[in-house]
Amino acid sequence: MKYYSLNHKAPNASFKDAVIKGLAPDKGLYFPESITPLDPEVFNNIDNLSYTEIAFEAIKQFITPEIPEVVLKEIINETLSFDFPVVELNKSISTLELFHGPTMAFKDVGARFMARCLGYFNQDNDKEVTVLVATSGDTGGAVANGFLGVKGVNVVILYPSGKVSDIQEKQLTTLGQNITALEVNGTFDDCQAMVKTAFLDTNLTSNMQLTSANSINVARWLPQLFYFIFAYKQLHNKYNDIVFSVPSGNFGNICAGIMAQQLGLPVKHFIASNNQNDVVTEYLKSQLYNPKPSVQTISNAMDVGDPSNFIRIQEIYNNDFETLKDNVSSFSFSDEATKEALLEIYDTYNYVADPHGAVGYLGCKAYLKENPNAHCVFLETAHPTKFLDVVEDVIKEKQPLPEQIEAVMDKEKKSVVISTYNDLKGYLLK
Ligand SMILES: Cc1ncc(COP(=O)(O)O)c(C=O)c1O
Ligand SMILES: N[C@@H](CCOP(=O)(O)O)C(=O)O
Repeated sequence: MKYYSLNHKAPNASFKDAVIKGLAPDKGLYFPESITPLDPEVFNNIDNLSYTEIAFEAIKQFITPEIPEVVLKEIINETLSFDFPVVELNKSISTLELFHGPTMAFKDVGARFMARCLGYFNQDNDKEVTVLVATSGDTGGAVANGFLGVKGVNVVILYPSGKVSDIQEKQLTTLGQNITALEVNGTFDDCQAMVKTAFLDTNLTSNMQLTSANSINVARWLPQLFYFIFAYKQLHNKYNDIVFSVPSGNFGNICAGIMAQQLGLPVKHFIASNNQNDVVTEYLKSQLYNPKPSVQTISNAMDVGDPSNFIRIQEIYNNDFETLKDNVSSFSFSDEATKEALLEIYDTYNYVADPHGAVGYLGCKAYLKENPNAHCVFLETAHPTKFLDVVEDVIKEKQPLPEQIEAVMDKEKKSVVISTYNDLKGYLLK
């Protein structure tokens, strides 16, 4: 499969080049040249397929032959070593739990998949690769965990100081070895802008091989399309008209869901559920796309003011506003409403959600008001104990800590504080 740059000013790239470069030389995101719908039998026969078989069928056109089928199957088997259960709250709303991986956030799948692809491409290469990642909370921990000890790969994580939860910070600052955390005096958008600038800085790129493990990298982004097919497998015998409410920040996850729909997955509609970082909600109302500085919220991993992947969604819909509006709705919710939703979910369904999932739940409720016959699945994108302060404060109940979280609680934070792009550059060239 070839990938083209969405800025259309760079040569097409192979999957390997797209993974190793991360971002195209013209600063555009890579996008697959074609998307071929799967054989309808994959969906008709889904009850008889395992998750790994589904994942292989869904992703192989984007990855093979550069990664041979047999290796791709191994990568998928190793990546998907945990569960993706759907929990039905009532006949209209379910949640898809994406937090059963090692760092208890949905990023684990993409990070583990990409680490293995890069490991495969790097096996005969003696040049080291530096993976740069900007995180608003969860990507950093998942990438740190997924890439820990991978030969020939150094990971540098940029995170906004004071704007991630305590547990998220532990997950991304305590592993050591080939992982370094840079604590940035700024917002997630500042971190993401520094990473993108680094890719264009020839002083850097002539000295080192840089790539990204954010969802701008196709190997991090594409495997996220599995989730939507896994949810369909669990619900299709019971419900028609399945819609997904995706708590959205950088819009990689919802965009992966839309890719699954392009592959033929019967999804009726997507809901981009936002906190107060509402660039896309506003765009769908006004057709004016106005990136703005991110604001800090209790669903911190979605505090993104200029979402990278929205351009991929526009590309899927041929940059046609009306088609986009027909397929995607977007709502934005305050922290107050999010807390009320956390409590409502707990009181009504005895289910403990996290603040991001609660935003997704609110998106379902808003959509169902106008579309009462749909079945809405909101994605539980992280485990509630990653946001212990908020969750315990709202539901007034102590939460037991899962072993993945216990394991990092007492570890010592190690980070390097930086403020400007030059600080980042200095660190990388050191
Ligand atoms: C817990 C959680 N929910 C939602 C999101 C938003 O996902 P995306 O950036 O793919 O829109 C993130 C971060 O990406 C996250 O960590
Ligand atoms: N919410 C993310 C922000 C980065 O998103 P990505 O999917 O592009 O890596 C985070 O938790 O870091």
